[in-house]
Amino acid sequence: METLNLASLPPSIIYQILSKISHMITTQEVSGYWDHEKYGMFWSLFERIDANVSFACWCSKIKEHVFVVSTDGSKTKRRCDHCLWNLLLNSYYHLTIINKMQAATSCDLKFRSTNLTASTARPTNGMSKRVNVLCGYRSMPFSFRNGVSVSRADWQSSCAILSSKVASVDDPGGLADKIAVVNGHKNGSVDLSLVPVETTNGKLSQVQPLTITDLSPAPLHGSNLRVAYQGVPGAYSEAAAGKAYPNCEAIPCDQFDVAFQAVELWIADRAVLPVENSLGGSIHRNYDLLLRHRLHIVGEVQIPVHHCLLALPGVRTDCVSRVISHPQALAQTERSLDNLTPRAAREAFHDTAAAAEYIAANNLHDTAALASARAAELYNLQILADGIQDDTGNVTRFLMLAREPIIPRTDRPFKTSIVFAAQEHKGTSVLFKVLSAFAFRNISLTKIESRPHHNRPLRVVGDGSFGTAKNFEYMFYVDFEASMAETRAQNALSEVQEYTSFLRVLGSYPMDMTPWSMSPTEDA
Ligand SMILES: O=C(O)C(=O)C[C@]1(C(=O)O)C=C[C@@H](O)C=C1
Repeated sequence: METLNLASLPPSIIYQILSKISHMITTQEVSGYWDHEKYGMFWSLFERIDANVSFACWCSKIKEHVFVVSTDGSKTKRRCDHCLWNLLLNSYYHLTIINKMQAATSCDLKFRSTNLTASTARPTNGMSKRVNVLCGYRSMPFSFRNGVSVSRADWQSSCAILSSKVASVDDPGGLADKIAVVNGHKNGSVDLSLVPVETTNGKLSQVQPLTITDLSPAPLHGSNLRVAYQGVPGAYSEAAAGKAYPNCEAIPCDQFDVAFQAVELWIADRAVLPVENSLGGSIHRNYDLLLRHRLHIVGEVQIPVHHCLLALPGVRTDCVSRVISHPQALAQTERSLDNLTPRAAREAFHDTAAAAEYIAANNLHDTAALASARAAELYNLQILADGIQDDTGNVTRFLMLAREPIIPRTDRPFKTSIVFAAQEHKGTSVLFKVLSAFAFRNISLTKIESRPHHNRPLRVVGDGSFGTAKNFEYMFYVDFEASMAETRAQNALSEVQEYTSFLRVLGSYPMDMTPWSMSPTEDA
């Protein structure tokens, strides 16, 4: 059997090999071990194999589980995506064993329907062609104990052997010729025809190999995406969902954590949730929920927020004795309200648009709501005052959340969000050290937030001679301007890990680079 040096192949060919295997695995036609949820995970392999992408596995530096993986139908948490190498190889191993047995068992039937060999070599005797995947033959199943035992080299050689087998079946000229073509770039794309071969009306039909676009885990447009947001139609969050995923189906949720759950339970594909406002500050609830849930940050959007004071038609501003709205909106219009409705009580509501809806539904003539112009339109209210945020540049930043992370890139500005807890007894110097890990690498921080450490809110200090004192313990949330695909970011995080008892990467995602405009947009 000839083998091929994968390193000599251009990335496009390696992509093709992987895309074929991806098809095998993710369609369940072959193994049934993987479901389409694992698609994003598989995608990360592409990055590993591309020589231009750093191979250092940042997940291995994270103490929290990053992926939930299934190989045999069960779902198991893994420490890091190094496990992917194991899992993929393990799936491959299963396939090989099944194939080797060549028995017409039910599982084998599935396997044979996507014949691993080339299309021209379809078996005629009801038996699969034998595929010798050398590194896949093991007498014992692979050990997953710490998820790092199978190296990139192992994986590459399994790809190599697979492709060499196909090439030698497919091409009577032998593998060497094929490689010469590939390396000489005589043909930009070589179809290695690994899988699958399917029959349509008795004819063989070659399913198109997946392209990189097919494999992109985060569509750039939002059509057909169901996007959960907190609030009712007319809320700023709905506008943010529309900006993040144009043409999406926005799904209203009455609480922030309902939006998280909607994504986790597959009711929605994404969630778009506010985390900070330029006037009102952080939306703490969502910071806490980010930690409690397992979603990944896949993007951010910032929208200008233009508040209006809304009331039933005919109501005058001086008749308003109560202003209701989301606490953030009340905070963002504090000074304007002092002028406009100085004697009116201010009451918190779930969201701005819900406050407008409430006034309309209950025919309240003494109450006004702070909400968007779109809410006025939707709930037939009049605008008493427009643009009453205390600063014209009032902007809210929203995070886009998904079940799967996106693969960090370096071809555009990225931000990364992390959360960590300091190692016990290390005190505040930890924060200094963590920040310097970024500063020394010229990585700018865009946000720091601290929240109470819920499992360990207090730390007793002192030796008892003067009694005891209690210090508060915090979770620190940091956003920095770098992609996890950059070595400097990976190095910064490995350093950070030395000082922390807990570290999780919440996401590495493209920065919102929308040109700055303070004028009202359709969004808000
Ligand atoms: O109430 C809304 O309309 C929301 O979308 C929520 C929210 C927030 O939570 O900050 C969003 C943007 C504005 O900052 C005000 C309120």
